[in-house]
This record gives sequence, C-alpha cells and structure tokens, in this order.
Amino acid sequence: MAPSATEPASQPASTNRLLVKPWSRPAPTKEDLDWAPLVKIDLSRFDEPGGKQELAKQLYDAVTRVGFWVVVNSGIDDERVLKQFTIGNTFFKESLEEKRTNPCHFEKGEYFGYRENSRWIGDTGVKENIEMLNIPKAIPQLAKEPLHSIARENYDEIAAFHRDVWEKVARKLFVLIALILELPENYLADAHAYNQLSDDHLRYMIYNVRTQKEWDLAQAYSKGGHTDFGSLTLLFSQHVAGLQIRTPEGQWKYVKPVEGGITCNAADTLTFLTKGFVKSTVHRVVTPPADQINIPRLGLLYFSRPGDHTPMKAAPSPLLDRLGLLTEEDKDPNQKVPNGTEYVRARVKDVHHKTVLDKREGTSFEFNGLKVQNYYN
Ligand SMILES: O=C(O)CCC(=O)C(=O)O
Ligand SMILES: [Fe+2]
Repeated sequence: MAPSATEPASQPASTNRLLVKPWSRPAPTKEDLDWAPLVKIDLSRFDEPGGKQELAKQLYDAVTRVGFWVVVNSGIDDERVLKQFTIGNTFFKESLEEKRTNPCHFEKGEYFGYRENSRWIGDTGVKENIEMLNIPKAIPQLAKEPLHSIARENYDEIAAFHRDVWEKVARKLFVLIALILELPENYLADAHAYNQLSDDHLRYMIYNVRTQKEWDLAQAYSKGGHTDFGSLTLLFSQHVAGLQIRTPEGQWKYVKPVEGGITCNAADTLTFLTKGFVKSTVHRVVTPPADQINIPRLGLLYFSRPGDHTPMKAAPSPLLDRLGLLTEEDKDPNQKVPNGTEYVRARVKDVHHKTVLDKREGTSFEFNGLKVQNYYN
C-alpha cells in the first residue's frame, strides 16, 4: 500500500491542538486538463434590486441540465475557509485511536463522526483512500451529538462557520432554485432550515496518497461515479485536481477550482422533490495529475439534507405542474411519505453499512413504500 499521508502529529501539552502549520492550497496543476465549463453565480448580487431574479436566470441551465456550478463572492472570508482546512488537516494527522473515538454509525444510517478508510472497493483488492469527519449543525437539538476533541476545542469557530455556510450560500441557492420552480421564495430554504433537525454536515475529507496502480484498480471499479445523497453539496476550493463530472453530452470533464469560489452541485433528494427536474449529476474523483499525485487531497464540504420536518413529497411547483410532472398522488395532501431524515438515513445505511463498497449504478431499494434510487442517470 502507498504510504499514508497522515503521519501522526505531535501532541502539545496545551489544550488547543491547532499545532500543524496553517494549511495553504498547493500549487494548481500545470497540466492542461479538459475542464468542464461551469457557470459562475456571483452571490454579492443577491440582495440587489432584481438580483435574485437575474441570478435565478443564470442558474437555470446549471440546475436543470449540468448539475454543477460555481459560487463566487459568498461573503465568507477565505481566511476562515483556510482555518477550517487547517482543522481538518490537523484532525487527519491524529492517531487512529483518537479518530476512532467517534465513528459514523452506518448501522443506523447516521453519517456524523469519523469515517475510516478501512473498507474494500468491490473485488479490486484495494481499500478506499478516503477519510472524513462530518460535523453536525450547531443547533441546540444536536448539542448532545458526540464531537472529537479537535471539534470541541475549536467549536465556536466551527459553529459560526457552519451556520454561515448555510446562511450565506445554501439558503441563497435554495431561494434561487425556488424562484426557478415558481415556488414561494423560501419554500426550499424552509424545507432545509438550519434551525430544524436534519443530517446536514460540514465535512473535512482527505484522499490519502496512493500509487498509480492502486488508483487504476480502484478507478476501473468505480468509474461509473456517484451522485450525492442530499439536496445540495458545497465544495470549497482546493487545488488538487481529480473531480470530474459527466456532462450532459456524456463526457467526463474536470472541475477547475476557482480561487475563493465554491463548487456546488444539486443532489438526489432535490431531484426527488422536483420529480427529476433538478439534475443530480454523476461525478467521481480520479487520479490527480502527475504533478499532484503525491499531494494528499484535502477537502472541505457542506452537505445539505432535507430533515425531520420535510416530507419527501414533490414540491407544489406551478412549473412542474405545467410540465406534467406532478401526479394526482403528488398533489394529495394525505399521501403518507417518510420525512427527509428517514429517507436519507435509509440511503446512507444501504450504501455504507458494508465492509465492501459496491457500485451504485442502477441500484435501488424499497423504503416505506418508496422506490429509493442510489444513482440518477
Ligand atoms: O472531493 C471532491 O472533489 C468531491 C467529493 C465528492 O464527490 C463527495 O464527497 O461526494
Ligand atoms: Fe459526491
């Protein structure tokens, strides 16, 4: 196996363990990769008169066809973003014993806590190289969720960042998507409200360095990619290339990091709630280019999910209705459906409660009378 990028950090006697040097973005690749053209949404225009309507127009094609776009001028200082990367980087260098103090409970479909890189990828003989730490929302209802010491020690900063990412980015995107759907402006923001219980999380993630041969074996198996479980995924820019999306034309193209930008994608529950109108695009992470293959690929993401108060039921959008996408059952207020948390947890359990990770292409399962897809084409 390739050496792990996470050699142990020295533990100081003091309580604050922000000890590894501040993380900074590695140099971008010099390779001329086949980059996907993605629209840039300038959120500084959101509160201008007519700004939301203009941005919603700019977002329409990305949300309905491409599935990915980039947000710029979110109002979140890059210094704070880099601090979050540093916290993540520090965590991944800690001992396995410390990281294991609070594991994800996949048997319950819960995704908070540490996901270890311990599982095999299909029959490849290669294990996944990803580790992650998922931090729940900073709301009183989740105050008892266990946290690793690094998260406790930096909690005020993490909590403020967590809430700001939702408020300054996710909320605004939900408003723009609601405008596209001709729904009341806050319909989707309320369905994903920060103060309500849901499995939203801030994620620190690392792709540990592995050899070209290991990448090749893993990639041959998972080349079909995946779609994300929740409603929106926000990916803070880092410079190690490797993320590819499948374009509407069916080609794999790389996502180019935009300095200070946030790459965003719509995910499966939003597709479900809009009867397939919002596009959850297939994507994957492939071998970084030769000039970056030895750099651990550190990630910082926010995942927004529908929660306990959100019925998994098609949104009453006049546009979807005009397009003939809403059935009588969709319009029936008495239809019994699971809530967002139940739905997402069933999905997490189905995919992750395993010692060997399978391909997700074409798979689905039944949950409380609903067909739950594990992949959207
Ligand atoms: O690391 C990335 O660039 C994307 C990761 C991803 O697709 C995911 O965590 O779902
Ligand atoms: Fe993803």
